[in-house]
Amino acid sequence: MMADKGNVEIRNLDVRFGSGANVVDAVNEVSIDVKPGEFVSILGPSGCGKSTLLNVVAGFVKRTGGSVLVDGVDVRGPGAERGMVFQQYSLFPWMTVRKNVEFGLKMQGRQRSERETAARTLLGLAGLLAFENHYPDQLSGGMKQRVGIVRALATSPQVLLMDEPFGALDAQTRVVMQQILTNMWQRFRLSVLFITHDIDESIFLSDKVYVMTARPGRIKAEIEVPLPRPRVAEMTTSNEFLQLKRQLHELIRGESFKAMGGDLKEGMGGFGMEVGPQGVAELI
Ligand SMILES: Nc1ncnc2c1ncn2[C@@H]1O[C@H](COP(=O)(O)OP(=O)(O)OP(=O)(O)O)[C@@H](O)[C@H]1O
Repeated sequence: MMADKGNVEIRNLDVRFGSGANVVDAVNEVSIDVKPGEFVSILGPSGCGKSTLLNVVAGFVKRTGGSVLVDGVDVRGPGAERGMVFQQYSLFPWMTVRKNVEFGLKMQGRQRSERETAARTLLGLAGLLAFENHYPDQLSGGMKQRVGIVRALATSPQVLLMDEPFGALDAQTRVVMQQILTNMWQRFRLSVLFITHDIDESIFLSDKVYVMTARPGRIKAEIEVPLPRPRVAEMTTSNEFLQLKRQLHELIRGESFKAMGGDLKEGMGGFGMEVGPQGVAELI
């Protein structure tokens, strides 16, 4: 079943903070498309404006120029058709797991029994039903973020906005979370706009990856990921995957240097010098 809602059109987006000598151009002339049911990642070096961009789509930050349309409607503030998952889990510590998931539904005025059923169904899908009466600080990071995703899905948004949701997790948990997310996305078929600085993660999850430059963030490239669905871990060692990885490394390498305050010197990015998304930090 293909989704017919959740179309995101970002056109010539500019975001500028401050004024006079303190002006910061965070996002510059960015155009991005997320088609209904598509999984799209934005990959970019630290500080390039990824979070700012997502926050504009969420309606938390005002744009300076350009337009953001969700299903043809101009974004002017937050809305129920856009769910957000943050890097910091941002669960209410005084509420149980189930109450956290039910929160958005309660705000929408849904009946208790309806809320409970919806929350329990989603928690079941995420393998968390046994923890419905636990409090967030009794959970691991990966479990907390699963609750964060379930909570965002509970109100049936058309678009899920995810800001480096696995950034705070260890490498193994991260891989498991990517698998859970891709499985859940396959089931719900909603549009996702996903921010990351992890190349493997962007390939594994996405239909399309936009690569951003160092600040001010512009779109440097748009790469389709033609890997079949469902995505499984074995694909990460396929030739197709490794080729995409090489291509994205090439694109992001120079930008990571710039983001660290320097430029890529002649020869430094040449053969034998692998600089990943962490940029020069990996060389020190
Ligand atoms: N409210 C604000 N006022 C002034 N400057 C801001 C504000 N928010 C962000 N910036 C600046 O805009 C630029 C982009 O920040 P942003 O957080 O969007 O980058 P990012 O790519 O998400 O970075 P990271 O991956 O490190 O989180 C940075 O230089 C940041 O300092």
